[in-house]
Amino acid sequence: MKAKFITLDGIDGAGKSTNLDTIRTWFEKHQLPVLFTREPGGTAIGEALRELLLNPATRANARTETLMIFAARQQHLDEVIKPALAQGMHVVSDRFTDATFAYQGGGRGLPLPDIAILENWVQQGLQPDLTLLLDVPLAVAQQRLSHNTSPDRFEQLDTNFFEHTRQVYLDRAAAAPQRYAIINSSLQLDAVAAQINQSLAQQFGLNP
Ligand SMILES: Nc1ncnc2c1ncn2[C@@H]1O[C@H](COP(=O)(O)OP(=O)(O)O)[C@@H](O)[C@H]1O
Ligand SMILES: Cc1cn([C@H]2C[C@H](O)[C@@H](COP(=O)(O)OP(=O)(O)O)O2)c(=O)[nH]c1=O
Repeated sequence: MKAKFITLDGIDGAGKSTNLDTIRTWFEKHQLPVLFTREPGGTAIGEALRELLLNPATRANARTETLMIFAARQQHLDEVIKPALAQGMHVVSDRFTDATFAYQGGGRGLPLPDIAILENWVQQGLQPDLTLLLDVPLAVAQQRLSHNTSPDRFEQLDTNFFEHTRQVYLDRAAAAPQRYAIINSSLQLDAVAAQINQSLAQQFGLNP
C-alpha cells in the first residue's frame, strides 16, 4: 500500500488535540505504521519558529509570519514527511497548508493566490491524500476554549478573524471534496470519533 499523507485541521478549539487520540487508536487497531507530527513544528527549526510564531510578544506582520510558516514547512517536508512516506510510513500532521490559507489568508487577509505561490514552491505538487477538517461554529469553539488562561498569539485574536478563518477552510473543502472530510465536531466525542474512523476507513479501504 502506498503510504498516505493525512492532515488534521480546523479553527482553534475545534478539537484537534482531543481527536488525535482517536486517530492514534484507529492506526493501532489496524496495525498500520504511522508517524504523527505537527505544524508549525516537527523539526528543530520548525519548533524554534513555532516558539516565535506563538509567542504573544512577537510582532511579525502577515507576510513575515507566512514566510516563517513556509520555512518551517519546507524543513518539515524534507526532513520528516517525505522520508517517512518514502519508507512506507503513513504520516498524520496536526495542521498543514490549509491552516496557512485559513489563518494568514482568511484571518489576516493575505491574498490567497500569494499563499498558493509559496505552496507550489515549497510542496512541488505534494498534497495530503486526506484532510480531516474539524468544523464547529465559532460560538462552540469559543465556549470550549473559555477555560484557557494563557492563550497563544493566535488564540487571542477576535471573532471576526476566526469567522474568516473558518470560512476559508470550508471554501477549500467545498472546492476539492475528494480530498477533505468535513467532520462535525460540535457533536459529542464518540460521534466525532465515529466520523473520523469512517473517513479513515474509506481512505484505506478498511472497516471503520
Ligand atoms: N466533541 C467535544 N465535545 C465537548 N468538548 C470537546 C469536544 N472536543 C473537544 N472538546 C473540549 O474542547 C476544548 C478544546 O479542544 P482541543 O482538542 O484542545 O481543541 P484544539 O486542539 O482544536 O484547539 C478542550 O477542553 C476539549 O476537552
Ligand atoms: C500551521 C499553521 C498554524 N497556524 C496557527 C494556528 C494555531 O493558532 C497556532 C498553533 O497551532 P495549534 O496546533 O492549534 O497549537 P495548540 O493546539 O497547541 O494550540 O498556529 C497558522 O496561523 N498558520 C499555519 O499555517
